[in-house]
Amino acid sequence: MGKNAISFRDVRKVYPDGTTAVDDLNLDVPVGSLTVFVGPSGCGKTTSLRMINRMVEPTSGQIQVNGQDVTSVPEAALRRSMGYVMQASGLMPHRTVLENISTVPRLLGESKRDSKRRAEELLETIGLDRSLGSRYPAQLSGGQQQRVGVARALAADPPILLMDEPFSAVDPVVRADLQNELLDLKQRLNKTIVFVTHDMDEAVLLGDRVAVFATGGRLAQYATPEEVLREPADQFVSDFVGRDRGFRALSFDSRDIPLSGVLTLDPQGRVAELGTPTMGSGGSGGSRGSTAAHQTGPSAAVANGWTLEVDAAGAPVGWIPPSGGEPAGGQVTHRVGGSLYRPGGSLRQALDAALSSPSGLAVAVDERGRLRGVLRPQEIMTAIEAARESRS
Ligand SMILES: Nc1ncnc2c1ncn2[C@@H]1O[C@H](COP(=O)(O)OP(=O)(O)OP(=O)(O)O)[C@@H](O)[C@H]1O
Repeated sequence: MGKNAISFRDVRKVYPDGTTAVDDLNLDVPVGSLTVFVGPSGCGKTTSLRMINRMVEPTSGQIQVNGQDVTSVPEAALRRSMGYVMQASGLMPHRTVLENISTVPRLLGESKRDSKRRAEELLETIGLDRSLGSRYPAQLSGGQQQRVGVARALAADPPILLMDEPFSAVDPVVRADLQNELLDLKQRLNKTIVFVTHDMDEAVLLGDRVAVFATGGRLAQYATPEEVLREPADQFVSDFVGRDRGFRALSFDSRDIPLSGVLTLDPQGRVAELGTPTMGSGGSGGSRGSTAAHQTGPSAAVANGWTLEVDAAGAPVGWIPPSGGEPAGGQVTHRVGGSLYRPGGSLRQALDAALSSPSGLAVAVDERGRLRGVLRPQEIMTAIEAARESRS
């Protein structure tokens, strides 16, 4: 990483009524990182975030963006270089989705046609169908509105994204989806992201680094999520992280665990091995194997003879138990339930998928629900152990 996108130098913010919102903040946000500001309500997270784009001015100290004092950059240029996403999506109710997304590019002089085309592309980038572009915000679900809020923030292609509790108003399932999407986006778009939340699990899942803010606007710890969990800097952090901080390690994301292959049976009755060993974040999860039956490579052995039936699109349908050495000899007896996971998701989701699966294997799918490979619970534990060792 090396360079810093954002630096706080001895920053204080005292509001006119005498409230000290931020107290002597020193912190560097590396270029391309996702840094999470986390802490209980009222400890200065939002104030700190808003000082970056000068929605709030510090009382003293300096904030630098790419090494430049933000007060020396014209406000309009500064804001243009940063997308801003807030808790309520903040969409304009009387403008369509496409118009909302195109607002900033239009203000910057982009033609109507170009900005519309880009807005449509952005809809896809954030996982929404283009057909939603002509709707009004009230015609979208809360989760969809938040996605549009993210698309709007990305519209001018800013190198920095500021996100203030963007997912806190949606239900937990949608929230998990949005979190996965953000991790994907981060990989693809290489932005510097500052993300505010009061949820430690969210901070652990998303953050490359986590800044834990304490009451009175004090920065209590700034470290990787692993370090914060393993060695809380003080009593405040320890209390905030909670007693069950061992379990919080399950909030780490699972994308680096290598997936294994598994025997599949497609609707034409062909048996293949899908998912040659591959890293969780890579491509399409391995090649679709040849159609030769009984192709039992070493990785297929992880399934202990269980075969996964898939539909024509490659989405898992159900498990067929082993039957006398004939991998695909049986019928689906266990339909694949809701407990699948996406490799960008948390270790908790992966572990849940494994423990709830009749074969004992977690089934990993891509964003379209197609099979990418499988994972054993032991591999999840090994990943947690490896993360611990590499950082101790
Ligand atoms: N405009 C304001 N005038 C006076 N005090 C303010 C103002 N905005 C925020 N504060 C106070 O400053 C402190 C920090 O507020 P801030 O919104 O930055 O905290 P936060 O950690 O983001 O909280 P939350 O999670 O509830 O959003 C709080 O005590 C708050 O009441």
